[in-house]
Amino acid sequence: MTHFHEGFLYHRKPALIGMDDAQACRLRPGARCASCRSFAEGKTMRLGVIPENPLERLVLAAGLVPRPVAETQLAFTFARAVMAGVELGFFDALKSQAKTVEELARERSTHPRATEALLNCLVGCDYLAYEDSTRRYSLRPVSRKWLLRDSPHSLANKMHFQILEWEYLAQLESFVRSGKPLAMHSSTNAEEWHAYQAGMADVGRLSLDEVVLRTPIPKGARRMLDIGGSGGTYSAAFLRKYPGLRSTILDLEAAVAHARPFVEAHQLGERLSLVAGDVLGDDLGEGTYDFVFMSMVAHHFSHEQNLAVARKVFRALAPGGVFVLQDFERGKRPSPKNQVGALTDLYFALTSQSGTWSLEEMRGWLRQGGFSLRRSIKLRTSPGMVQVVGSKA
Ligand SMILES: C[S@@+](CC[C@H](N)C(=O)[O-])C[C@H]1O[C@@H](n2cnc3c(N)ncnc32)[C@H](O)[C@@H]1O
Repeated sequence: MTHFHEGFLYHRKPALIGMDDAQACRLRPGARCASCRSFAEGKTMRLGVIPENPLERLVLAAGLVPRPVAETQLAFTFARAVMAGVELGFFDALKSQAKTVEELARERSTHPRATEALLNCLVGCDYLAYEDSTRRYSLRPVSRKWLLRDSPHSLANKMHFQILEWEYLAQLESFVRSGKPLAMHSSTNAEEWHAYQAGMADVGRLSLDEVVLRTPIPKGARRMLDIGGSGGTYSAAFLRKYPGLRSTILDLEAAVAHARPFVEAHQLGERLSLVAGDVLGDDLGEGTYDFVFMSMVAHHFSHEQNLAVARKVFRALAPGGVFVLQDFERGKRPSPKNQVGALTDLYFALTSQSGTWSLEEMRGWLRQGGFSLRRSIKLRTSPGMVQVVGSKA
């Protein structure tokens, strides 16, 4: 069984990394699942080999499960098989009807035997189903919901971006030896920028409903600044909820050309604009905005840069204005309780010279920037993600 904590418990067989929407059930931490009688524990999501019954618990506790093989070889093959299924178009090819290996290989111009191995792996991982009598493969709910290009929940662009992220991770040992990160924002080419911005549009949708519901936009706010807002997934959702609001997305010049089609697709006209700039170097003005949002950007900046941004944002806000800084939270100290924070910290250290920050560090920037701190918000639909909120008195 694989647990996703902070209110989530997902069931799955075999006991390896993964999840299945059809079988997912939501539990508060500490609550007991009616079907498997296990407790949801802890505060954050964990991935890994997790026992499903007392015997498995015993075997695992006795150290008899070769966890490093399951959590590396099997896990990375699983991951890459799902990405390949998207990249090669197999999931989309199965959208309307079940198909045989021969039909899929012909349609996607792939090698039949190799295609069969991939499809069978996806059946084993519960992303496809197989019907023996017809020899046909079909979609499981997890693939239909998340991997079809035209699904409203599609992560297909993110899967494509992950092919690049896979290459980034291949540099991990060299990064740890030298301490030299990849600095993706300055070394990325046009094709990579496109994949990055498209991937971000997918990721932004993941917790969108909760973010829109819980983000404390001040009453009557009219002018919003979305720092590093990319294709404007969040801005557009806020604008739909608050008809009097307009938003300016500020993003790097290299990103803007690739983000623009996503911004235009929101069809919000002049209410949603996209400007090229660098929050680290640009002047954000004084008293110009009622609400400033910065999601998933702080992990690209150093402590000093984030503090400078908080000061700039404070100046740019009108009295009563609110700044919401949203990002993954790193635990105060290394702990298995904060696996997501630790994994994302390492990933961003490798790719972007920085990493994730603790809640105290993020709150510290806002406090030092002049803000009155409000209660931070831990997102339930995106474990490990937090909103730090400050208002300008
Ligand atoms: C991880 S993405 C987050 C996108 C979006 N805010 C979200 O939460 O889904 C980070 C974004 O910040 C932008 N960015 C990075 N450094 C920046 C800077 N110095 N000034 C403005 N934007 C920046 C990147 O181009 C990218 O679009």
